[in-house]
Amino acid sequence: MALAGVRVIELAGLAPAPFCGMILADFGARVIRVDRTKVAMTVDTQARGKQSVALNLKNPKGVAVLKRLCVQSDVVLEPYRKGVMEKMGLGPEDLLKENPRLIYARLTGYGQSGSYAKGAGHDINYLAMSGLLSMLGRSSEKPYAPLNLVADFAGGGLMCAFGIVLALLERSRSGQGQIIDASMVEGAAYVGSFMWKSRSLGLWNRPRGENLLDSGAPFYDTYRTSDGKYMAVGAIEPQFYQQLIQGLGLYDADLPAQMSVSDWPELRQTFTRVFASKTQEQWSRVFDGTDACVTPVLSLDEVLSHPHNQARGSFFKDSQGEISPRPAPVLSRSPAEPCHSRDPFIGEHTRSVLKEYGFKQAQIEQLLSAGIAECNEAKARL
Ligand SMILES: C[C@H](CCC[C@@H](C)[C@H]1CC[C@H]2[C@@H]3[C@H](O)C[C@@H]4C[C@H](O)CC[C@]4(C)[C@H]3C[C@H](O)[C@]12C)C(=O)SCCNC(=O)CCNC(=O)[C@H](O)C(C)(C)COP(=O)(O)OP(=O)(O)OC[C@H]1O[C@@H](n2cnc3c(N)ncnc32)[C@H](O)[C@@H]1OP(=O)(O)O
Repeated sequence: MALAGVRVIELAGLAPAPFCGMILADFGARVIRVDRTKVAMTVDTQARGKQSVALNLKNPKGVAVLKRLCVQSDVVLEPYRKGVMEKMGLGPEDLLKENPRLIYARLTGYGQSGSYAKGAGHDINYLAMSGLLSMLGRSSEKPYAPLNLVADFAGGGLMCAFGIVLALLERSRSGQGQIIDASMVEGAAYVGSFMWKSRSLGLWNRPRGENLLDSGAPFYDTYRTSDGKYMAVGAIEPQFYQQLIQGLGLYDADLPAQMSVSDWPELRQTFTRVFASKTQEQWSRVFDGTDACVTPVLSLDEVLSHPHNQARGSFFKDSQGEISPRPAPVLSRSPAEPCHSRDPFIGEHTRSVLKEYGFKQAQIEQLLSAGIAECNEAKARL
């Protein structure tokens, strides 16, 4: 796999850093997540392919252990508020001094500088600060965050993984590590570059929810079918729009022009009425194989069995029967091979990892009996 041989220490976080670590693990990196001790259950649902070491970082000896892990690794990924790592003596200066090849990834909401740097926040706040949230939502409604996808995952976890891969690539030439300041505000904004750079086309001149791609246009929206499901319509170009009209059994001559914005409400009403006359499956049969750009809106459970997804193996079931998306993109020679077994228990690999990183058996037992480290191998065997 592409990242085989890369060792990553991921400090346990909420959602974006775990996703970043999972991407790296899916593509072959060895990812060791450092968890807290005395925690019954992990909230990391993005732990595929990772190992877990439990350390008490409130104890200087726990910090020393972590330092030793970082110094012998390629990447450290930290999801804390600005200053937390420095307070523990694990800031980039300390770690890079001992391991100049280390890539030190800091995944935060607001970045390492600026007046918000130390503030708490979540996806919705970062999205708001990126400018993008102001554009999301239906006409005459308040801004609406699309789950926590944009800042946490696209602008956060994914962008940070991209930064790590870039830094690894650069290190292969320079031999040097570096610090990655991954701000979710900036990552989200960067993902949304199109919104800024397409303003010159007049794409966003109208209020929120009344433009071509923000559910303003009737040919770029979702429609309810007679069985309570939905179809997604993205028939922008005239030649594709014609196929939409044809599939719906409508006639161009009876309809207003596609780009007549003032007629969009009327056109939407017509589409709404027609889509409500058949089931999702019936509409899929009408539009499959055409260029009308009409697809069923599938649920998370339905994606696995859709023939197209099935043919590509786009989703898979792990050993627990849980459905997940296959890692993307697909590399022809060294594709990702996602781990199919269950996620690690907290501290499941403490002993084995510490041993591998050069700790003597007696040292490990001491750390465990003092509660500085915690091992849950037994739980894993049950
Ligand atoms: C919208 C998303 C988040 C969605 C996540 C949800 C899925 C989950 C969020 C809450 C969960 C629920 C909750 O936990 C309650 C239940 C728990 C139960 O077990 C399960 C069910 C729950 C209902 C549970 C269910 C779900 O899991 C949840 C609903 C996001 O937007 S995520 C993005 C958040 N932002 C960032 O990541 C940006 C960077 N980080 C930060 O800004 C801050 O870390 C943050 C997130 C604001 C948190 O601030 P906080 O004050 O809590 O921490 P920090 O200042 O960063 O400091 C960390 C301190 O922890 C110490 N520490 C770290 N590791 C260890 C260790 N191994 N041992 C000891 N101590 C450790 C560290 O030293 C710091 O200590 P100090 O504060 O003393 O310096």
